[in-house]
Amino acid sequence: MNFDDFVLAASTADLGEEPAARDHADAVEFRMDAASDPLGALDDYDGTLPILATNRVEWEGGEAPDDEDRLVELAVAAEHPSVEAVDVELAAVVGARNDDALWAVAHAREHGASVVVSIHDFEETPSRAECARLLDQAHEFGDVAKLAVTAESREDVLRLLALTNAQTAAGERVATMAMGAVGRHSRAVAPVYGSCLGYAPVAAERATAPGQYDLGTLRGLVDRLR
Ligand SMILES: O=C1C[C@@](O)(C(=O)O)C[C@@H](O)[C@@H]1O
Repeated sequence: MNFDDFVLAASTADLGEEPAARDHADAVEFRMDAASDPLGALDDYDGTLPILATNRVEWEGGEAPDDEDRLVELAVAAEHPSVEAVDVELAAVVGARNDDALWAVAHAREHGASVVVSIHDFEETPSRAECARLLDQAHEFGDVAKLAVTAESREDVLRLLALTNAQTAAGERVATMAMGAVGRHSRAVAPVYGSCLGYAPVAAERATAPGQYDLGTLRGLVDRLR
């Protein structure tokens, strides 16, 4: 997946939504953790959009139990020709039981997939130094370091945008967004400062994170601002 330009991913647990996403999205984020037969769905996939596969673990806002199977599933997904990127949590690749996560990352790369290493904070926006530390750590393992925080104030959003700008200027590929109502506009504005990846559901009622715009809306906003 080419992250040199901004990638807007239609986030869904149902690959059957791909035709509806095609007009506005650059990719599909397949939320395997919320799908009933994710590997079967991938086998049946005949869409044109490339897939970013995510099998989000429970402790990071997803539905997948924290077992070896979820990382094996993610690695197997990367074997599919349409899967051009996978997402794995930073906490999984640096955690105490990180062997499976590191293996999944290596396996995905062997099959030509890019790796997004992600961090989510559903409580707050950490200090700039802490956000920078997390992104730097994620860069050690991923092609893209992704940080989704929760903004409680506009100052939180400004801090995130400034860091996004600085990391991009330093040649790092970052994806950033502030979840929730206060930070919602960051989803449209962060790409102006270099964030290379954004997420939106095809329909607002199927949001995969707090504060997401629907796909058509985010595409319109991003294209007008950039
Ligand atoms: O990690 C992310 C980012 C996200 O949480 C968001 O805030 O848009 C949406 C998730 O589907 C995706 O896996």
